[in-house]
Amino acid sequence: MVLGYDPKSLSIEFPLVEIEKAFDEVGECIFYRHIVPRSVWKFQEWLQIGEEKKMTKACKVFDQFLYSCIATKRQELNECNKSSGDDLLSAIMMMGEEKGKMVHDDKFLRDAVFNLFVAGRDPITSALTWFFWLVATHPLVEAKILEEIKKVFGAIDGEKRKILVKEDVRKLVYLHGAICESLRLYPAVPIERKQSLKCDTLPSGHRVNPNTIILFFTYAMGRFEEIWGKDCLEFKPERWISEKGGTIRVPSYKFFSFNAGPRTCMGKDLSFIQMKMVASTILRNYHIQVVENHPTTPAHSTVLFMKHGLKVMITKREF
Ligand code: HEM
Repeated sequence: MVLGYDPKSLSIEFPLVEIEKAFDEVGECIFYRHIVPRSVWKFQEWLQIGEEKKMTKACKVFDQFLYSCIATKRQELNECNKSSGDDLLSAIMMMGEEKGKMVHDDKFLRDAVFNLFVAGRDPITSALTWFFWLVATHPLVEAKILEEIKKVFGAIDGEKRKILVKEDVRKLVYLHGAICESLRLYPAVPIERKQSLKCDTLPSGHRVNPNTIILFFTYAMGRFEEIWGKDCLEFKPERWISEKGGTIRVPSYKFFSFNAGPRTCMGKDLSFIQMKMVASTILRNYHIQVVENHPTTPAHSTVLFMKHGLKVMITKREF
């Protein structure tokens, strides 16, 4: 989606993809920087030891990969009369085009693509993992999702469409509720960090000094009884559905999983479309059963991964 490049990481042999590994290592190092004093990681960075050595190496691998993708894409776009690809890199390159010339330099494109990679890859992975786990462990929810999917797929006149498209998934109100509910309990970004540039007063009345780091816990906010009611710990997609059967719009300062205000996630709508397409296609075709006694604890990370992944058995469903 970002680069128009498939690393084949989902091949049946689950190959170790070097750039995926490098990207994971960058994530680990960023988390490390949040838990040790700044002076410690800065010193390690200077000496090039420990996590910081890993960070430098991983960034190099990742940069080499990104620059080679940019070069290939540039060539493709020049050769194909500027109409190649519906990926985000092509879109950014074309946006920066003036009088037939691409104006964005490689460094700009590298930064833009890196940003989209950081923002877009892991949150979707995390969100879908917790979602499938919750659905697999709540058979009533699974049954309701299937009923809805059946209705929507059934309505596609005689067409044997295998994957629901953007317009179809908008009709999946219950699935939308289940995904919101899953993101409320397991927000992909469990901790948010902000830092004040100058003296300020928060809406709560607290004064903050310049350079104060403020951390807030979306994971906890999604589970506050004062905000979500007595059943705050239950997985209830119905919470998001109005009496008339439509989606209840919840203010983003309450449902904080995509951040709120000027720095709201730019991929929010895209994420819902993507997650609903993936979820409806998989659930329509397969029944998912979590492997017995498989531990499902969150990992210590900037993104809420499952520490041991999610081990499941899948069986083909006859629809
Ligand atoms: C379930 C999926 C996703 C979740 C839960 C999510 C959540 C978030 C959150 C919480 C932030 C704010 C981070 C911060 O300021 O500390 C954010 C920012 C952002 N997200 Fe997402 N995200 C998701 C998917 C995506 C996707 C697929 C894209 C694009 C391909 C994307 C693009 C962005 C961008 C560009 C920002 C930075 C916005 C800014 O700072 O102005 N996100 N996201």
